[in-house]
Amino acid sequence: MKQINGKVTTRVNNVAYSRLSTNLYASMKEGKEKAELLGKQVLVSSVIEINKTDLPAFFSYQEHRYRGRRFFWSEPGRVLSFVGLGEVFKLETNDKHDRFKNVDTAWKEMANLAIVKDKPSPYTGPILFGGFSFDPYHAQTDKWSDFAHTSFAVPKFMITAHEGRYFLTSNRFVGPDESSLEQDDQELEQLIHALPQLKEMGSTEQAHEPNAMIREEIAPSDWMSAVDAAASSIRKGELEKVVLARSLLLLANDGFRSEGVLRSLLDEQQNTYVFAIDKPGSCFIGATPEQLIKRQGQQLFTLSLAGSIARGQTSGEDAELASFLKHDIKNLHEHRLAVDMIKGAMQQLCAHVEAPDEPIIRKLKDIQHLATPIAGEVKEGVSLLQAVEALHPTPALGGMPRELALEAIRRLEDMDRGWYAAPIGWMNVEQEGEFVGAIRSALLLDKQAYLFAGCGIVGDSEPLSEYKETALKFTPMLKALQALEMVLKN
Ligand SMILES: C=C(O[C@@H]1C=C(C(=O)O)C=C[C@H]1O)C(=O)O
Repeated sequence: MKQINGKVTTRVNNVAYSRLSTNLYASMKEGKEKAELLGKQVLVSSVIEINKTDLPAFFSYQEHRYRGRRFFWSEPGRVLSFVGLGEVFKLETNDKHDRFKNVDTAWKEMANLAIVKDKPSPYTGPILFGGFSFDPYHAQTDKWSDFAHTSFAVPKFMITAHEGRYFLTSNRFVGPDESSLEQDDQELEQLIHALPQLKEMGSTEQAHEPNAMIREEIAPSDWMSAVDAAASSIRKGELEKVVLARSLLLLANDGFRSEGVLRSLLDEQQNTYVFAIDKPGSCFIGATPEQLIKRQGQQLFTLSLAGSIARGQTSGEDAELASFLKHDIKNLHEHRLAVDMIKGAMQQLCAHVEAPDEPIIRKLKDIQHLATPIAGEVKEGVSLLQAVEALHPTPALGGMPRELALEAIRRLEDMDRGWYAAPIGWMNVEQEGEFVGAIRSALLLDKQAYLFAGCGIVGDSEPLSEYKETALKFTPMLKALQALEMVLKN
């Protein structure tokens, strides 16, 4: 019986491989003609539907081969997920000027020429995935050296999981002088045959072997002094709000394993975007609730998130905390600053903007926030990356006014945020896509993990309670890295 099943699976895989490679070959032939005509490279792509597969295990598939060229993305509720392996195209620069516009122009040009066969959904075919650093004017430190200020890529292979269906996209670049168009692709064939076995390979993956040490990057008293300085400058009227962050360094005996961390975040942090951006020597990973902007058709969606409190131990206590948050003047003020700025930016980008008058409560596993969803119909000619540029950083992650807050962060924070709190996301050839602010995140460098957390400072912020709030915001990543117990013991 087992053998018959094996044969059936092999036959199904052979059929899948042959359909995908035939389509890819046809796209490549068409791409070569187009490339010859235009004198430039053309992106070609082919897609098939596949059986359900294990996404974190796919992320780890042939790690030695794809390490440093992988991404993972999963929306809240897990309705849409992407996992990409390899790179057929890369956009990477430390150029500070027009960084959003340059990516926008390059991707539009590439997407317009792309040839995609049998595209069953807008979430398949070539997808550009990546992001920007938080502040390109901040000097880069060693730990972030893998992450350029702008870095995007189109993967060679990508699985899309959307509403319970799974698709495999295979992308290639074809130039005018492409000499041989190989129809046989061993890498693709191997991958298709490996898909059904992926679950067993990955399911025992742990985040890392327990036993780790923790170190605060900035002494608590220094961080609290910075909060104090920020609050007093706000009271003097120099600015309205600034988000100050700090970082924790975890040192483990064995290397941190991104697949295990992803599994844990996917299980535990339902209401968040789970992401991983893998580079040769490091992996930036997290579970963020912070939607920056989504474009679907002509609609733009964003969520203003600012104002935080813990979850309760019981449902009664949880509701009491939520009710406190909804009426707390300091938190409402922090939230209002973010909503006003985001609404203003959305009104520039959209024809009609809708937002409720009162915030709702967004409950996450370990924390709850004040949240205001804002949506609008995008004006003709406005792109997703123009919206990212207009919004980043919002007062929820930077402050208000923006430039003064950025200066205060550079002066007071004493760390390199790198890609923490920065815009990361994806775009398809239809120019739809989504960007989030990469908070609740960690940078994994083999046996080291740098975790980041920040909070909005206003005039009446108290340093100790802000310190505790950042501690709460470290919780999801500490759990995923199996280090929470250790921190609590400290
Ligand atoms: C900056 C962070 O979170 C942001 C700050 C919040 C606040 O100050 O209340 C709430 C949600 C996020 O917008 C973080 O988690 O690192």
